[in-house]
Amino acid sequence: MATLSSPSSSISMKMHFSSSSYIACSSQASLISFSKIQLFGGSSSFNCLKYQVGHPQNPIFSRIGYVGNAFFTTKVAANLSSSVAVQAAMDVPAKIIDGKATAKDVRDEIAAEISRMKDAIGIVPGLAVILVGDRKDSATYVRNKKKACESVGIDSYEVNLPESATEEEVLKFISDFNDDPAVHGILVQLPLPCHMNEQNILNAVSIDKDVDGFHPLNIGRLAMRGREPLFVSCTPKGCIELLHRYNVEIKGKRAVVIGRSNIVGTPAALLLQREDATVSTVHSRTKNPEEITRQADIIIAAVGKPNMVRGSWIKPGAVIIDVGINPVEDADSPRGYRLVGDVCFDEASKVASAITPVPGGVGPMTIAMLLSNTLASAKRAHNFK
Ligand SMILES: Nc1nc2c(c(=O)[nH]1)N[C@@H](CN(C=O)c1ccc(C(=O)N[C@@H](CCC(=O)O)C(=O)O)cc1)CN2
Repeated sequence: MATLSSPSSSISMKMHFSSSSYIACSSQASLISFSKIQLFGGSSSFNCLKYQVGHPQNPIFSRIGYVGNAFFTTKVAANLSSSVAVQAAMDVPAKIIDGKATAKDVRDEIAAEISRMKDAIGIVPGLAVILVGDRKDSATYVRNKKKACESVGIDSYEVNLPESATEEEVLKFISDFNDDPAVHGILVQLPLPCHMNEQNILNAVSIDKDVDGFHPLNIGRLAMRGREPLFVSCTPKGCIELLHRYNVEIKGKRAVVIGRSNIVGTPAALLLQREDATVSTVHSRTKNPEEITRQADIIIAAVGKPNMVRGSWIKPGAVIIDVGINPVEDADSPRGYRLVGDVCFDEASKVASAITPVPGGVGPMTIAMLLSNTLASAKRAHNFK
């Protein structure tokens, strides 16, 4: 048993720790870093208590408990006496936010809705996909999108153009799909070859069929209060969908988005803001990215740098959505590489309360959201509720 008292409030918790292993916090104690502890106090049980004790000469503000929904904050290092013993043996690993399973649930729901629409009005949603060049990864994503369409009952139309194709050729296909009533969604797989102007091409997609949500009008509306985009880009939408489906409260929380790309970082920050989070964006010119990230209750990492976000960047109990899908060499893997996220999973999962894995996190949700946008587009086009 130990008693911890907060100097800034009348909070005092009697703690019975759930294991027998103790770490003594003497005045010499340097650090108990981000330990997650299960504990029971009085008649209540506490999901977890996680905290960090700095050196007494350099006290650190730390979270001293996750008690129900409340956080109790105190200057732990300055107030723990040498007699306080803390048990930190029972680490609770972060909950895995399973994007693969969630994407399957979403696909099942979409399939049911498509079948309802087909039965009612005889309309099947259609998605056109344009792939230019011969990047292997892009070809795989397009193949997976086609398969996903088949699995839910969306008709897909594919155009494959060689690397040497001209911008005009791509624009002509877009224009034809814009005019085709069987096509409710159009996407141009990115990245495009360097000789093409991505902006010109994305601007040419009709805003009503912009299921990727990359058209500047859709992004502009997303940024405006009181305006609604017709579509939200799939990866950021998938991130928010995961938070919703795992009952992560967003309203009033501090969120940090790492990365500011047009496709993920910027729309993710705008979406979080629309959900009433207080949002900061960390980017390549940010001073002290660790410090800013450490304040976040929710982190969305979308920088494309393997394992950039370390355990020490994360506030205990934070929820992490890792968008990065980075190949790193791995001689033991049949492909010669394996995929890792932007967040160092091993470290982060010891600190966070929930985290998406890579692979199997946000990636599958990107395609599920594309299907969802295509269905929404077809429903809107045919005024089907
Ligand atoms: N027009 C678009 N281009 C691109 C987009 C996009 O949303 N629209 N996003 C990415 C690529 N992408 C979809 O196009 C995509 C990337 C990754 C995954 C995915 O499921 N990844 C798996 C791992 C796959 C593997 O093993 O290789 C995972 O994370 O579990 C889906 C879609 C850029 N271009």
